[in-house]
Amino acid sequence: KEEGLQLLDLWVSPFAQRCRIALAEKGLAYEPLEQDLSNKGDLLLRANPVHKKVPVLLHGGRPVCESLVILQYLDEAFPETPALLPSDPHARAHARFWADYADWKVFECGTRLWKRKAGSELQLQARREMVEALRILEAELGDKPYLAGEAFGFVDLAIVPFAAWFLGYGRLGEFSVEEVCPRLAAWGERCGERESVARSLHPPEKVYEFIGYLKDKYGDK
Ligand SMILES: N[C@@H](CCC(=O)N[C@@H](CSO)C(=O)NCC(=O)O)C(=O)O
Repeated sequence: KEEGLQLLDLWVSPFAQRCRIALAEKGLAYEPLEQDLSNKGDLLLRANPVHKKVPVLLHGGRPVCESLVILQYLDEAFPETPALLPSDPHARAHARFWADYADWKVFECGTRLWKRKAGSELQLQARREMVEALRILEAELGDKPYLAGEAFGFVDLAIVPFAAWFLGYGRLGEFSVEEVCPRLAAWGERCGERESVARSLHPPEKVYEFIGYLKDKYGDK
């Protein structure tokens, strides 16, 4: 039963977008509660006192924190809905590995890419790491239509929110996404045709504008 599902949300957060895509894939109704991260409200601070980050899922008022934990919780709490994780243990391990990879190698590196001073050694290092990370994802995708294989799966859902950041990463890193990871770029478009993804993500130019805002506000001077 979907007693009170609420998502503490931020429109541009790739982590919150994972949850929106998952809730849409499962046909679960929920109340999105957009948060102001520059002035965090009591609801967020009480729901996620350890990290004070979005997303947080509230299910009957009980908080679930960390986007990948939320995805797996949704599979377990709503077994009657389409599963996100595959059933085979090895396929599950593969999905969890690559979702974790995206967090630690794509998003973390992407943060340094905009935060470090353009042209500084730290930023040049972030550029190199980003190209390498995208090359590794490109190789992992190979000639499969989806990272999960023949059909869209957990690992596609977990990583596709970052595809909206590739344009910005390419501009900040002065590399061409089309050259570094053409198949991954095509994969992002392919996933973006899915209703659950299309309604959860925002255009890359809008994300790039937001990156500019982050850089102005939090970037090294
Ligand atoms: N590992 C977590 C990351 C969430 C996160 O970074 N959320 C950001 C917004 S998106 O970049 C956030 O809430 N930042 C607020 C802050 O750091 O103060 C997850 O997967 O849910």
